[in-house]
Amino acid sequence: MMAERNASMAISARGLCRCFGTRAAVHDVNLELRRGEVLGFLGPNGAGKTTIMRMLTGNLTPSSGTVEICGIDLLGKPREAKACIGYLPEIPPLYRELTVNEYLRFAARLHRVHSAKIHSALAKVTQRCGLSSTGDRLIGSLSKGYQQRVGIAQAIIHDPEVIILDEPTAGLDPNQIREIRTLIRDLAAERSVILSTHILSEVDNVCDRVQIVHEGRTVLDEYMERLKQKGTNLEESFAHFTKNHATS
Ligand SMILES: Nc1ncnc2c1ncn2[C@@H]1O[C@H](COP(=O)(O)OP(=O)(O)OP(=O)(O)O)[C@@H](O)[C@H]1O
Repeated sequence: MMAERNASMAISARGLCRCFGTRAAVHDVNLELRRGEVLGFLGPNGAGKTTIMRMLTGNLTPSSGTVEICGIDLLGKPREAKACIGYLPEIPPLYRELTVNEYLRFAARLHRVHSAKIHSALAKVTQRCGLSSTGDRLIGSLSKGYQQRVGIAQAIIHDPEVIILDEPTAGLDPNQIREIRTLIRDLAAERSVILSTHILSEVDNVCDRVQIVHEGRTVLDEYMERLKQKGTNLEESFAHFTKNHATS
């Protein structure tokens, strides 16, 4: 019964803790992402969002706690679990001296896309991310908005069911933000998404549910619909739940 319930979850993380030295950066966090859902993941700087996302994507081992991706135990079967997840870190892992296509072919191999399928995977993501005419450009010569598209393309090249985007619109101009937001909304139509952002209107526009962390703990986990029904303003909730903000 339990396994069945978890398989219906894109992500199910329980009791996540992470210490750095003697300091607990993340303390007993639960996170559930239902299939098809878009979760806005918020918190002040230093709250622990990136640390949690790194644990959810298998890039950082939890001090304790469990993570299941589409019902697969991430620590027990990392290869299978990671095949279901795509991750855009806060600083996209781009190689500026490669062309877009070279880099995405490399990313496909890292994600263990079968060599016979790399060509079609590349065609699909470049089309999806609006990169069809920039395949031969050096990544270093692209605008920040286009570099972010490449970052998103590498996160979905293996066609994962779940994607985690860490501040995908940070540092972009308003037009680029709109374009990336449209892309995220398109992706969200067919995948489960965690979107970390400091832009609250982005959460209002794109997300089904919001989870706020503060000082390594969850302080709010609620459906956007419920917040709207209650007439709750997200900005005020954020301020209320993250009072006494004092992190390094
Ligand atoms: N590798 C590390 N070694 C020591 N401390 C760390 C390490 N990584 C993160 N921390 C600490 O853990 C806490 C949480 O950091 P984290 O980067 O997860 O926060 P965040 O919510 O993602 O912040 P931001 O919004 O600024 O990205 C911070 O106090 C940070 O200094």
